[in-house]
Amino acid sequence: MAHLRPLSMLCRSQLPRTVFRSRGAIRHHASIAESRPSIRVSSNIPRSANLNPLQQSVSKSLPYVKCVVRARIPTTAGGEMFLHLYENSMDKKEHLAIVFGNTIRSKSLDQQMDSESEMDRMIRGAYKGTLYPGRHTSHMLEDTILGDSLPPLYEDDESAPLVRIHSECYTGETAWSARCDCGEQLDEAANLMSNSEKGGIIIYLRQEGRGIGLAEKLKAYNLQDLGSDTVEANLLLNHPADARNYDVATAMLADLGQKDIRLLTNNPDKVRAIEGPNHEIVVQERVPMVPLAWKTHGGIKSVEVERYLKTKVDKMSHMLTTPIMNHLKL
Ligand SMILES: Nc1nc2c(ncn2[C@@H]2O[C@H](COP(=O)(O)OP(=O)(O)OP(=O)(O)O)[C@@H](O)[C@H]2O)c(=O)[nH]1
Repeated sequence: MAHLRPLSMLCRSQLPRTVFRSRGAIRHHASIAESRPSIRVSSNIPRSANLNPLQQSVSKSLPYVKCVVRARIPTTAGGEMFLHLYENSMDKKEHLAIVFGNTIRSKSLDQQMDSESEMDRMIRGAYKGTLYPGRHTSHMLEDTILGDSLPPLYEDDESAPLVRIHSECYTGETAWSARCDCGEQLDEAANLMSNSEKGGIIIYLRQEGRGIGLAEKLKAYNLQDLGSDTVEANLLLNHPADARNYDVATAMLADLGQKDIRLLTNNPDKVRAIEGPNHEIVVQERVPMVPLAWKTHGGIKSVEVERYLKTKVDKMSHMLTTPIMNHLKL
């Protein structure tokens, strides 16, 4: 099973920029970037009527979010990212922000807490620079000495950072499922952000099964094997086609100091919903996520994943086209 291990990510500084490996495929970063046109968007993208009714009725304000801990994670691909764990006022779930690059910081994490020691701050990740044995202060003075406060050098200062709003998928990310391309999308987002000078953010939402949970998603899989598509299966189980809500993600992005973003997605509902009730976030560009199997010899190939993608296009208005689909008898 070694070739199926999830998440292969690269660090821009430590690995060659042109070639990387992900879920069994060797790909060329430059050519992928070229074949991935960005699309200017506005909030006028039509809603597809798939979202949770709660999400459709636009909320008036964002939920409270707080980053409670942040830690550096060296990745199996040789790079590193900073994992931010959030609590929020909407649910009891531990939503995550996977941050690439060291210039993006959480406002709530950096806040000074009452009677907090410097050691407390470092333990919860509210430090700048790098932790090392014997370090005894978290604050800016030391970072200045270390050069951490120098402005970052960007290749393209105009562009907003890449952002992916990802919903949990145990089957696709951990259990090697070829019913969907969720794991591949997570890897792809991480690869692109690792190779971007500006870094990026994956907001990892604990909304398993488009918000219906793992147990219900597994029932939906059985209904799919009995002939339903992914939308019909949800409806037969008395769930909306998509039960997700993105308010927490919007609030997390705002906490991470973001306003203008480039969003990696094909989902029109996500583009509209992530902007928040008061346009807290502006999606400057939508960057398409084209399945690898449609572009290269790699990627996930199965009848199930093609059906899954076709249903997204046909019934959920996903902005994804391929000549392959027209020829599939699904
Ligand atoms: N209910 C249900 N959920 C599924 C199924 N297959 C995958 N999922 C869930 O769908 C979600 C994946 O959505 P995302 O990766 O955010 O993608 P998306 O909203 O479809 O759009 P993109 O941003 O374009 O990828 C995860 O929560 C998966 O667990 C399925 O057959 N039924």
